[in-house]
Amino acid sequence: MDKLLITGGNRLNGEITVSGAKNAALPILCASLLTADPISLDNVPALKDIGTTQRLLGQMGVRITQDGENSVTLDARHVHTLEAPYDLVKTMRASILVLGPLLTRFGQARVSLPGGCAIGQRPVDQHIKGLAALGAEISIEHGFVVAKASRLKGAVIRTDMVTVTGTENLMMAAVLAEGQTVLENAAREPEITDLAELLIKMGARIQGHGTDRIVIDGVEALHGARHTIVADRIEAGTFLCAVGATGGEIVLRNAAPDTMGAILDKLQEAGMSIECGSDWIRGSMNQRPKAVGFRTYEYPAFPTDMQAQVMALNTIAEGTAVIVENIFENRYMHVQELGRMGAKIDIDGHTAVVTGTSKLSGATVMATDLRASASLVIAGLAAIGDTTIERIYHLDRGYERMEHKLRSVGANIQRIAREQA
Ligand SMILES: CC(=O)N[C@H]1[C@@H](OP(=O)(O)OP(=O)(O)OC[C@H]2O[C@@H](n3ccc(=O)[nH]c3=O)[C@H](O)[C@@H]2O)O[C@H](CO)[C@@H](O)[C@@H]1O
Ligand SMILES: C=C(OP(=O)(O)O)C(=O)O
Repeated sequence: MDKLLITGGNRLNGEITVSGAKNAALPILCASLLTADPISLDNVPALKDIGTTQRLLGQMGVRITQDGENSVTLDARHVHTLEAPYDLVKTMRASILVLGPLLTRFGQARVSLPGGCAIGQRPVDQHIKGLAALGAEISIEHGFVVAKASRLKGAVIRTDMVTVTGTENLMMAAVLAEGQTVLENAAREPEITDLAELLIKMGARIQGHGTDRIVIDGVEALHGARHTIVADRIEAGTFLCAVGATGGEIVLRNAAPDTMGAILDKLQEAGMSIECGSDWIRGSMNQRPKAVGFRTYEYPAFPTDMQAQVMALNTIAEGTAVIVENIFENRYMHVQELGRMGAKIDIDGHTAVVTGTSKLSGATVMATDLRASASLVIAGLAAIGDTTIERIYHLDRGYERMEHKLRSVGANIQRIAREQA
């Protein structure tokens, strides 16, 4: 397994281009199943999860052409397999997103219950409840969600909690249903808006995306479209945390600062000076960070996917920060590893109390999930001495060439490939 070797202490200075958002690209790739016409996508991040999704779709019969490093065309004219097997689905939560499209276009689907980051139980009961409300016959059999329907019928669906992929799955199912579907208590994440924008280009009739009430009027068929994936707000936030921890100044290009309000507010509170244009962000840090507490909630509040990275920043801050993780019950796996580097963090249930220390010291640590890995990178960049991060395959699920991007702004970071490791 690859490792990352970081020698901490370098200030970061320079420019980084932000990639397309993983969490927008994954549902959008699955949306290609909704039409027999080609869907062309630009700004698709080169990530392990994207490769896994493409393999999954390819196995179903979707023809995929790589048009460039970050551009791809998907043609789902000849889909022959309406199943998502365990071996592909086990590593990736987002694979559940083939369920809605397969069911609504082909009338059946068999999808293994998904895996993904081990950050909590992550059931898919709301996806199932919503599809059942649209008229699907749906059951769990031998670890698979098995669904059948003739044509889905529009309904009012109110999910018990706000769910991102749940909203996406139901929105995709509803676009080809007969009549009107209203999704109440819908998630408002920018990645949902991006998916809705693609679906509208394909001929879907959707209103209210970006709010908690999405209204979808079903159509008979969708057609091809071209779409550019929105910038990854979590990747951008991660790089800003890195410069917050090391000091220096970076400019992020191809960013979407309008999707990052809560993240940028917190970093400013931590002492970072931030300037933004429509698609760029300049972040500079010339002081020790100040401790910043926060609570994770659904968008537009502070995202759970940035919790670990801002916690890493807090470990070297002046003062004490109280963090509350409200979305996932087991998303503090990085705490123990940060502790190996000298961080002082106490956990009580959903609450973490971080007491800043003036210096972390490099250590060998283990990445346990995607954003936990990112937090260890940030800590390693700020620490004294060498840090080795093991099991970075988690990082590769969600960050495109992270070590190259960080090296380009002055970080001392290198990948030790499996054969050398
Ligand atoms: C691929 C993708 O976009 N992943 C993101 C998505 O995950 P994901 O869509 O899996 O997260 P959800 O928004 O669905 O989960 C929110 C909460 O609802 C619970 N829940 C969800 C669905 C359900 O049927 N039943 C249920 O109980 C979950 O366990 C969790 O506690 O949103 C999360 C919350 O912003 C992010 O951390 C993930 O990066
Ligand atoms: C938790 C995440 O991903 P996933 O939902 O794909 O596991 C994430 O992107 O931080």
